[in-house]
Amino acid sequence: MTMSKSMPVTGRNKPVVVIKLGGSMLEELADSFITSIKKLMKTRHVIFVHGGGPEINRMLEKLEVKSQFYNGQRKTTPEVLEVVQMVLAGKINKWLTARLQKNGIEAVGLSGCDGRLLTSSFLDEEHLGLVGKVSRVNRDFLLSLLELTYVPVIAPLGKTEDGQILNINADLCAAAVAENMNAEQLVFVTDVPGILQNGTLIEEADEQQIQELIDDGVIFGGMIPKVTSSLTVLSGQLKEVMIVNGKDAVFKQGTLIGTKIVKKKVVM
Ligand SMILES: Nc1ncnc2c1ncn2[C@@H]1O[C@H](COP(=O)(O)OP(=O)(O)O)[C@@H](O)[C@H]1O
Ligand SMILES: CC(=O)N[C@@H](CCC(=O)OP(=O)(O)O)C(=O)O
Repeated sequence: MTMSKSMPVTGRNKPVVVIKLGGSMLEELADSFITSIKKLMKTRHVIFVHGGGPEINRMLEKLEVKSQFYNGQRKTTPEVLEVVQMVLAGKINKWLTARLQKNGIEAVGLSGCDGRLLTSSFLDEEHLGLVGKVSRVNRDFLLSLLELTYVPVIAPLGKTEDGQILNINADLCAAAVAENMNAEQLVFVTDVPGILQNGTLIEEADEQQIQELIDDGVIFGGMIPKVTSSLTVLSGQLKEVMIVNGKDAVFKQGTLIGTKIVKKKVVM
């Protein structure tokens, strides 16, 4: 069968874009942003991964469960994991799915535990407890959903081969999904317009520049897992990582506005 020009691109043919929605901006997620994504979905398959750090903090506080961070990741005891699961896979995943559906996106909320979506292993059990890293993504499961024109919305939880549920940093989770799905693009949506230096947006940054910005303390905290995981996945198939602000429409004439991360800048 030959494809007519007017035929929509469907099934496995469309390139995949992974969009990570940070917990920092979920409450302020703009309708204009969702509209931009809907436009993108005409030519791309979109997979969402979401965070929820601030909401987990609020719930832990409410329930008077203490938690600490080690190297930017939450030390996860069995008691903390219960709250993480409740907030990520329960509250936020369902809220986001409903919000996307309200805007006409056929979202399907999942956690990495469902359908063996994200098989994981312990990241650093000694220091972090029940925290994981993604070792395998169930590609066929995601591709089947995409083929049926559903939009996966993934909460960053994984499961070990022997069934232990693990908490996964959402940035690292999104990067792993992008890498394993051979995504064309990974987009981190957060509460700032991109990487800022003295209040000015850096439009493009490469590995060397990013290392300098980390060493100088310009890039710190929650921006670190975004840039480091970007550089890891950019070594593979993925061509482009963007960091953008979700409080507004992020496309201008079809191009994303924010910081573009590249492995190495092309010198003209
Ligand atoms: N150079 C930088 N430019 C912009 N933001 C930065 C920079 N370095 C650190 N940050 C911090 O990173 C935060 C975004 O990361 P994080 O709070 O983890 O958000 P998210 O929940 O979206 O992942 C920003 O709000 C800002 O405080
Ligand atoms: C291991 C680890 O740190 N997991 C994170 C998962 C949520 C997350 O990463 O949310 P943001 O994207 O909003 O930061 C946590 O427990 O907070």
